[in-house]
Amino acid sequence: MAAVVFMGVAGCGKSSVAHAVAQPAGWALVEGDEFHPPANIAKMRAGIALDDADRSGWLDALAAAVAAHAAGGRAVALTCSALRRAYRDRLRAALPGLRFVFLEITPEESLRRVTARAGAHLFPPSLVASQFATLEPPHGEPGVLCLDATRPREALAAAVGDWLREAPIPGDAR
Ligand SMILES: Nc1ncnc2c1ncn2[C@@H]1O[C@H](COP(=O)(O)OP(=O)(O)OP(=O)(O)O)[C@@H](O)[C@H]1O
Ligand SMILES: O=C(O)[C@H](O)[C@@H](O)[C@H](O)[C@H](O)CO
Repeated sequence: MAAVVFMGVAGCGKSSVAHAVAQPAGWALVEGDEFHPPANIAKMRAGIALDDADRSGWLDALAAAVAAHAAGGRAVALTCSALRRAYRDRLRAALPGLRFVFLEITPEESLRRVTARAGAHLFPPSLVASQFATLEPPHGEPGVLCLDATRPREALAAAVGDWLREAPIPGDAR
């Protein structure tokens, strides 16, 4: 069963593209932002970037949620920034065969998108720079597809579908 993380900085389109993949295919969708503890949300709303300790329990909760769907035999998409290699490896350790779709975006485009939705969202534009400072791009890691996040959402979802069909066996991911 496929388990795919849609990763990248704030505003890269994790939720949009994960939904476009998961909804028509009947996959479960785990929205990472819904698993942040209140303290993390308060921090972000206050304009303070999360650190490793803040993200630690959150990553474990996400792994547990994905594992529960997978144990039930259901394919699952997870939206999670997964900015650092250590965060991805933590998820991989809990979920063998896990794959990642990295939605690549420039700081300028991320800031544009996050500013456009500011007020309606917990994540403030002032934190966009910290996302790029923390980001360790997953280029070269196994089981990762890197996509230009400025392509249309449906084109991105189609590219993910093609990739999954080409490498359908968890553990055999590229
Ligand atoms: N491929 C795309 N082309 C143009 N705009 C997009 C695209 N994908 C997402 N957007 C827009 O960018 C904004 C952020 O999208 P989305 O919420 O999916 O990103 P996200 O990575 O899940 O963000 P966050 O993690 O910060 O919640 C939304 O306004 C969305 O409509
Ligand atoms: O690791 C992080 O810093 C957080 O997960 C952020 O990326 C936000 O939650 C998200 O992107 C905004 O909604």
